[in-house]
Amino acid sequence: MSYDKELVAAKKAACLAARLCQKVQKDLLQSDVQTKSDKSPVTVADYGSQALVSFLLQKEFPTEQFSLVAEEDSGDLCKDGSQETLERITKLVNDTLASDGSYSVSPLSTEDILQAIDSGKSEGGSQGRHWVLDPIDGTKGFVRGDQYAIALALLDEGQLVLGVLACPNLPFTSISGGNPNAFNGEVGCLFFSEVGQGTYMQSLNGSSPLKVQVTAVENPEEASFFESYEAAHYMRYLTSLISEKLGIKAPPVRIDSQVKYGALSRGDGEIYLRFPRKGYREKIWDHAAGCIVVTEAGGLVTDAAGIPLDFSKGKYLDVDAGIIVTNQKLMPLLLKAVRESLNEKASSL
Ligand SMILES: Nc1ncnc2c1ncn2[C@@H]1O[C@H](COP(=O)(O)O)[C@@H](OP(=O)(O)O)[C@H]1O
Ligand SMILES: [Mg+2]
Ligand SMILES: [Mg+2]
Ligand SMILES: [Mg+2]
Repeated sequence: MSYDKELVAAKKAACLAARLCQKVQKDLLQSDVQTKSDKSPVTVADYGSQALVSFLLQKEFPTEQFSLVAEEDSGDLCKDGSQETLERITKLVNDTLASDGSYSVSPLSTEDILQAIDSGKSEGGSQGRHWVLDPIDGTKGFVRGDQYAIALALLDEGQLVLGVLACPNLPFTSISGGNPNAFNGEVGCLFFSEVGQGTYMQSLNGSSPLKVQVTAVENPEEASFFESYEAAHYMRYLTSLISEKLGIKAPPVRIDSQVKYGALSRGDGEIYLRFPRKGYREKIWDHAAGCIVVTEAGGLVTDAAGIPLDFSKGKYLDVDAGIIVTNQKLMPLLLKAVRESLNEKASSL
């Protein structure tokens, strides 16, 4: 089955959402950041991006039943004192739609925006089609002025069938050995994949797509690895133990968001380690687009036990201990290092 039409729509929606986010990041003010009840920051751009993507997908596929599993909801925007923020989001979405010009729609109202955001409340699952959206992945990176991604994927009967990752601050050329946040050249990449068709990257400004591949590095001593920028998101002693066991020489490359998956898919590094603290439950929108982008580029994404991620169980991923990503050659060695490190950790407790 072809998902070409869906892919075109997903790319368009992610590009426009990236445009909205870039505008907000440019003139980001402290007052643009709200705190959600789970204490993660949410900016007008998270809501704006979600509203825009949700609205555009519904407009592109008006006759299909629409199901979207997305990170944000309008709860906090409906509280007293949020009217100004809601109006700001509404204007941002309308300005972005108008700047594109290909959608002749009358301006959306604040009600339309709330509705578009809340169309993302689906629970997903193993039947039918579900869009999966993280409107800004890496909100903390976004607020800092660093890396973030707009991550959109499609599940069909529980399988990932397409993924799009817009990475507005990722340099177009390789970041291997450098700091992705301090770069002078062109930035802004769009990764996209359709099941069975490979992964491609183009610039967010619309250059022609290039096919990308994970690296063929077999020797861990020549490998480098990615992990979160935010120390609170993972157990650093565990990732350094794993990399030590593997004999990795290069220091870790710390970047926010699913940009890590994009960078790995084009060969900027070989390994991504994600070991959250105990009790943290991974959500599908934090991995869906990144997972298909890496898999279609020839890589593997599994949990710490080597089992592929299952996106069909609703909005959570039930993973064993952590998520690991690498090329096919390195996976057996990585799994061994992970197993040994987890055993050592368990016996030291
Ligand atoms: N304590 C925690 N442990 C692991 N992940 C966490 C976390 N708190 C938040 N996250 C998730 O980590 C994501 C960012 O990943 P990374 O660490 O790779 O930058 C966040 O996505 P959002 O920014 O979309 O909320 C959020 O879902
Ligand atoms: Mg969040
Ligand atoms: Mg996220
Ligand atoms: Mg997010």
